[in-house]
Amino acid sequence: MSPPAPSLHDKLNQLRQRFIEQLPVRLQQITAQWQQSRTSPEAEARLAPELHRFFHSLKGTGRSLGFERIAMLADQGETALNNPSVSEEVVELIFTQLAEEQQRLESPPGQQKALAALNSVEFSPAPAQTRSKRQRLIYLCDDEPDQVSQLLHHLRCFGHEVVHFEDTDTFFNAVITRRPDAIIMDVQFPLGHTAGTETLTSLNKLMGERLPSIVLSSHNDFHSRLSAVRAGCNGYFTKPVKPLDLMLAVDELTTPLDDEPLRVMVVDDEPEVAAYHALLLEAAGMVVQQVNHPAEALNALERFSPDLLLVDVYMPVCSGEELASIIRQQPEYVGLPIIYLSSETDSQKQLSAMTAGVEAFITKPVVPEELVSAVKLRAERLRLLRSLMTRDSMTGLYNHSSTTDLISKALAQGYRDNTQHAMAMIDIDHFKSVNDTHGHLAGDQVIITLARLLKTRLRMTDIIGRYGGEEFVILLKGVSDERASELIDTLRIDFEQVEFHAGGARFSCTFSAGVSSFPTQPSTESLRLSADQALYRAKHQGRNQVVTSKEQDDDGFPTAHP
Ligand SMILES: Nc1nc2c(ncn2[C@@H]2O[C@H](COP(=O)(O)OP(=O)(O)OP(=O)(O)O)[C@@H](O)[C@H]2O)c(=O)[nH]1
Repeated sequence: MSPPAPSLHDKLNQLRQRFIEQLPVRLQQITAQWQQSRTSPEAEARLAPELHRFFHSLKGTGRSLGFERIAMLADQGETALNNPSVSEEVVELIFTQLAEEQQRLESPPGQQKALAALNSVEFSPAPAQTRSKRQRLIYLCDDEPDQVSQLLHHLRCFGHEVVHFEDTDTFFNAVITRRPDAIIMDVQFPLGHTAGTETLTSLNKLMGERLPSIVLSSHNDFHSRLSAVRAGCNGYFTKPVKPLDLMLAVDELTTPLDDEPLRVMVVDDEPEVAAYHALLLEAAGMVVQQVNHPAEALNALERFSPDLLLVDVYMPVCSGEELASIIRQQPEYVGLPIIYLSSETDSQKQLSAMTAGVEAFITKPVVPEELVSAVKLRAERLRLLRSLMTRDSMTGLYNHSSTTDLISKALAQGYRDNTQHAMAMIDIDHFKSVNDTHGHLAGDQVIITLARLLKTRLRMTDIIGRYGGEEFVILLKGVSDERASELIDTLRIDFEQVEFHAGGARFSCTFSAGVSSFPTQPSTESLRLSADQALYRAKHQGRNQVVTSKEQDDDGFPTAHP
């Protein structure tokens, strides 16, 4: 069995121990430089910046890692160097005191004390990520068989794992054993006419949280709705329920804003401080890249593509303000949120630093929860803005231009990794007549439903875009065109079984698809053309089918699947 992963507490402790272990060498080096700086006015001028930097960074690291006495002595050292009237003996005394403190920290009681101080920065672990995939675990508790089979069919068609319960007791035990992503609950059972909502109320109390739930009820009156709200329900449907509407509501309830963890780049010339801040952010579920030399920041930005930059203000090669200005000069990073980290408490200086277009200023030593929430708030805002620019507002899929960009990038990567990909172009059949017969709103519902079906059933890594009105483009990564064709065909079969409602009418829709393959088709444009030709063939052959571009028949037309 593999050993348990180290906790935040353990990691921080390792960081602090490394700092204490490295301190004697650092003190030795700086004491030698100090003595050298005493030999002549030239040596003093040459070594002054180095000495300043030592005390400044020792102060910052000491504070961040909770070594208060080290930080205080370093602060005194910095002040002494800035004041010519302070005697050499004072600075030498500070070096001695620093060495004594280092020895004390290395002793067992000192280490124990340091460990105890660490408890103050431990915070509750991030909730376990239960929704790494788009497919959800849904519990449906309903004892009316004719309702249930339709609902089960639609929910499963969208790739969800659905477990059905006929009575509230079995359901109750199942929730405690395995927590679902969403609950669909009938209100009335033989046990009582509000047994469903009562069960939800008890479960929420027991679990200490509101489980995402939707209630199905035969009553549409105010009091029934009020009791559902009081039971903590997120949705309320009156019977008979339209399965598709319920499915969309479940999807809404269980879809997080963004599945990807936030990405943060930390630029700090002090490796221990960068590592400390990285640990705090990683413990909150973010992905962090550390950069210790400002000169490397631009390359790292391009490679890592962060949602936010956390920059130390005082760095030897260039200041945080200078680095922010360099970054802001590049159009692609104009909107990138930057947060300064510094031990500067003077609000006037903070304000002037903010003029470089920086989002916020956090004072070191940071309060862990404050750092995490400041980063989260700003990074999520950028994500939202980015998504408004790259996503289609109706379906949430990538829009035309970002689909093309993402596919081109994936193909470039495909060349480097020598991997194959497949492209599918999907077009809803006779869509004009759906609009003409059932109205534009019903048409929109069909588009949204197909988008949801693609999102829940395909992998997170696949690129899914709405290319035009009722046309979708997908890049299925790392699969052959045969495999892609099989996959799209299962979606086709499920999609034609979805029942739509408009006014009093019920109807269903189909789609046709064309599939092409990379690297047989080497570019985004040739892939698209080839998939488009296959799609044309699918339409020509009678629609509601998937055609690959690989095999050409005698007319030069691609062959239909299967
Ligand atoms: N409701 C709705 N309709 C749209 C949207 N975008 C495009 N359309 C309609 O989609 C229809 C597309 O029709 P056509 O391209 O003629 O093709 P079709 O009727 O789907 O027929 P085939 O593709 O040949 O099976 C047009 O009537 C467009 O107005 C949209 O966002 N919502």
